[in-house]
Amino acid sequence: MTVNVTVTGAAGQIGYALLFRIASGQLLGPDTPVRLRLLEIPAAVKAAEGTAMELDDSAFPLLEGIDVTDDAKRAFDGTNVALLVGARPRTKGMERGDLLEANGGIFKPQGEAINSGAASDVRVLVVGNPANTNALIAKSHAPDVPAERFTAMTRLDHNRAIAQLSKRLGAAVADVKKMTIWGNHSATQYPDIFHAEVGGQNAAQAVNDADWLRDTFIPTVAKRGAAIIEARGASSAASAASAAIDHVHTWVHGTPEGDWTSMAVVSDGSYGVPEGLVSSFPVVCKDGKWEIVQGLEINQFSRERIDASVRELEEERDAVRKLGLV
Ligand SMILES: NC(=O)c1ccc[n+]([C@@H]2O[C@H](COP(=O)([O-])OP(=O)(O)OC[C@H]3O[C@@H](n4cnc5c(N)ncnc54)[C@H](O)[C@@H]3O)[C@@H](O)[C@H]2O)c1
Ligand SMILES: O=C(O)C[C@H](O)C(=O)O
Repeated sequence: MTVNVTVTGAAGQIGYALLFRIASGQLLGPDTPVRLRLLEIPAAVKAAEGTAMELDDSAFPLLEGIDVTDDAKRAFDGTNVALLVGARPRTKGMERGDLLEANGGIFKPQGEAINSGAASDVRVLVVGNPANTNALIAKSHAPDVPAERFTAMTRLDHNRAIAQLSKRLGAAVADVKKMTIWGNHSATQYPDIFHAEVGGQNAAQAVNDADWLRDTFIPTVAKRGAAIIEARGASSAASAASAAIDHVHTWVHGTPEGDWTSMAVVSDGSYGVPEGLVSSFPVVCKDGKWEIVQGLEINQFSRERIDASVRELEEERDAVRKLGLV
């Protein structure tokens, strides 16, 4: 059956890297036809139409149709997979509160449109920053959609952590399993290698270097977004699109046996993360559903870092609460 996939911010740089991969079947698999709904602000609709022309020109066998619109209701009507990429970037002089308010103006109506029109099996991935709190806002305005359908992206951080660890150990990325990103998709995130495995060996033991872990690995992963902006003059786009593909593909098709992934999901209170916050956890996916991996032992080093990132999420939640957005 054809799956309706909505992409917001479709004319942006992530959109440009993402849409062709969705249309080629990499999001949902080689047997699933897709219909794309591209949502943009009025000023960028023409550019999105240009991308739609290019999608046509690619003659993707799985692509059954493309709609371009600036109307959220139309974009989310009957949608099965909603990729919320478009967001208001922080501009000069903007405080964190201003940023949260501006994004509330985007994610509140989009949550409402998902609530009223999306398909009953809708799955939502928020990529647009601040991703966790934008997901919280959208979820808060979709009371009829099960909360577990709202997720935010930390898969890029997860992939970055795997890449850094594999380089350090001279191992193949495919040999790194059970990486975890905890908390917020921000510089406070905590990439945790204490449960990770490399070629079957515990990763923290294989590294055996507390200084590298604390002073190099964690800051490199957590500040990678800023390093990409510094190097490229623009934020990560192709790697972010790739991670979005990975996130949804894993959610729908499952995590491989003996591995897990990282997703920011609505907390059920696991690991002391307050219920209702959208925070990153180790999760396994099976039969189209995710579940937080339970029973991991959290050492003091990890506990402090998880708590710091969760505190930031609480502050963001309190700020959007004050604005009446959740
Ligand atoms: N979670 C992550 O790991 C991660 C990684 C990289 C980037 N990001 C974030 O993803 C977002 C998009 O990045 P980008 O590089 O594609 O930005 P971009 O500026 O190139 O594109 C964003 C697009 O969103 C559109 N847009 C703005 N408001 C909209 C609305 N209300 N409805 C629909 N479209 C709207 C804009 O017109 C623009 O075309 C940013 O917030 C960025 O910070 C997140
Ligand atoms: O857009 C950004 O600020 C950075 C982005 O979230 C990233 O992690 O690359």
